Amino acid sequence: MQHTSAVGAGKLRRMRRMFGADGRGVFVAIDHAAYMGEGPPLGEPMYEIAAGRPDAVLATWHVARAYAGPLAGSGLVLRVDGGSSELGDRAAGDTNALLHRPEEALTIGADCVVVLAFPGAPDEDRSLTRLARLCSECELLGLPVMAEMIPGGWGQAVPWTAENVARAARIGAELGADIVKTVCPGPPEEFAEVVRACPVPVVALGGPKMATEDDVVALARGVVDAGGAGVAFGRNVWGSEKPRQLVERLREAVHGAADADRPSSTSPGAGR
Ligand SMILES: O=C[C@H](O)COP(=O)(O)O
Repeated sequence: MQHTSAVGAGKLRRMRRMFGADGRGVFVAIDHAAYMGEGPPLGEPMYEIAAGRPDAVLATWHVARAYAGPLAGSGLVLRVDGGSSELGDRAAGDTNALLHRPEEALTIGADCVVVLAFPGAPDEDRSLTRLARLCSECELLGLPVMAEMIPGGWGQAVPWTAENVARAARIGAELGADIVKTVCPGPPEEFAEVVRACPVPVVALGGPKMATEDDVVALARGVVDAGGAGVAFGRNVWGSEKPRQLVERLREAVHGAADADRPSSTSPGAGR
């Protein structure tokens, strides 16, 4: 029998909780309000998202705690960086800090932690160092890390070509990330170059709201067809009038029809 270390087993279990047996995942990002705009409405929309049974959610501390019941059927990727908001000067560069320690993330039941990193930005050393430090701390706890790799920062100081996104993804993996979340550089076929360059699962972020929900689903399908491990969409999901149905459609696009037909196991709990 082959033995795995305890932390190795911990990582494996947590990865499986997020990605399932086919190695793919539908992640819904509901972590915006702490740092980016108004963010997802609280209350009923959260229950709606949960009812769609995303494989995992990206959440802030508040959302993870207040909606622990409804979201218990989905993996939890806790946003652990921040400390700057749109009310301040976000254009100043990387003003993020580490808000929650890995041990604290474990207490709230996180399966993974996520931080942003900006390779190619003038102050890239800050976010890359933060990512690497976090990865080595989490390694000791068996807690996976998701690196959100944004080449050049949100202002695209480095153009988001397939080559640059691929290099950013590779950098995230080299620094120890277990999952990379990054932009889809152009048509979804180009995501294949990113996947080829990156030795860990890569999921595509969604960005601003698209014209139709068919476009959102088509992007998800294109990303997995290109070898991506799935999607981490935020505004396009919680900005939908019917987030539950959209999550179900995304699950079908990412995992196939058999998964989408599975009966819901999510039961409502506390949270507001
Ligand atoms: O975690 C938050 C995301 O980076 C933003 O998600 P979104 O671009 O799909 O709204």
